[in-house]
Amino acid sequence: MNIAVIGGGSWATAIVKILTENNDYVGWWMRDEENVMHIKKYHNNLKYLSSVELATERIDISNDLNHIVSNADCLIFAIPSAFLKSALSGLEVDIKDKHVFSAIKGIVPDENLIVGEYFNQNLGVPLDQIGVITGPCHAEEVALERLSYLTVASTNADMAKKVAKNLTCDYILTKTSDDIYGTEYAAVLKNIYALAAGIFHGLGYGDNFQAVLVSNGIREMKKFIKSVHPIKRDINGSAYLGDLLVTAYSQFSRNRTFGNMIGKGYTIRSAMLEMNMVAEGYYAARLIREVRKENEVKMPIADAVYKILYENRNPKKVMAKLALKLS
Ligand SMILES: NC(=O)C1=CN([C@@H]2O[C@H](COP(=O)(O)OP(=O)(O)OC[C@H]3O[C@@H](n4cnc5c(N)ncnc54)[C@H](O)[C@@H]3O)[C@@H](O)[C@H]2O)C=CC1
Ligand SMILES: O=C(CO)COP(=O)(O)O
Repeated sequence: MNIAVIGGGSWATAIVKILTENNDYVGWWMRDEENVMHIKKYHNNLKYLSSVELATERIDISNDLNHIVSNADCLIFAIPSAFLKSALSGLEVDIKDKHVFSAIKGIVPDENLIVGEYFNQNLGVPLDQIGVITGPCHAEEVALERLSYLTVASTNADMAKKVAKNLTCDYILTKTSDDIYGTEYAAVLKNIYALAAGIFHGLGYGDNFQAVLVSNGIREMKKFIKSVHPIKRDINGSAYLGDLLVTAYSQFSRNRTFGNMIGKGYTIRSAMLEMNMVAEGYYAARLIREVRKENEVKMPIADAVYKILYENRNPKKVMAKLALKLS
């Protein structure tokens, strides 16, 4: 099975590193031609995880999407959700017979679909060829080869096992799941809650309160996921609670960092400029409201984050009000 990774950021770079531990061929698409040349020459991604020495003799790297997609049986998408559609606009190859795994933790703008649904409904990829790669795992820790777990979800158990096997190495252990909706929504929501954790931290709230926030966050997540896809799942599993915990607490979290800046008084624009990376929770806070219109679930934490980011409301006042509602 030829696997290709689509995206040029930190997570794509980390996944390529992992895949080269097991595979003699890894396809890799990124849009920036200059960076492609740099990686071929210097064996590292200048802009993201530049300390990682990439086994370029095993990587077919190109900014020609159709070339990379044509040569692959299985595609792993690791582009921020906001740029997925623009990246796919150059795609001429039919992908209906490919396996498509999303490592993206966001909702596709304008469509209000999670990534798997988008590939299924808009690109005709059958549901049993769709999968999710998720779990508590920061690219920066992959770069350091610190032990991490990934969950590979697909309704096709054989395919989940195959992809999981390809991702397993000395520093990556894997689990499989059939919960393609629940794992994707959990990955979207935990970014919003981590952003809330960052805002509270920036406002000066301490660890005692953060624990209450995270405890409320997992319950809010559970209610929402149950409303959109009510199957039996253990919300305390590492793809759900585990990912919320690492994103809310880790020094590497983009969402927590972004929220922290907002709590400290940065404008949204200046917080974005300060980061060379994307905080998916910013987009998710808006898009989850659209998805939610059909589901009447109460989500006070997500609502508070939305008010701060999109209604220009005062973070101190909004979060003080939210803090009194938690239990
Ligand atoms: N970084 C991590 O540790 C993890 C990230 N993810 C997810 O992976 C996805 C990708 O995130 P990262 O790799 O962290 O992103 P990143 O923030 O490291 O990189 C940003 C990427 O977006 C591209 N980009 C920036 N502006 C663009 C534009 N206007 N048009 C098209 N592309 C543009 C950049 O070239 C770069 O490839 C996200 O959904 C994220 O939630 C999931 C697990 C871990
Ligand atoms: O999903 C992640 C870790 O599992 C990455 O979270 P951040 O985007 O907040 O860094």
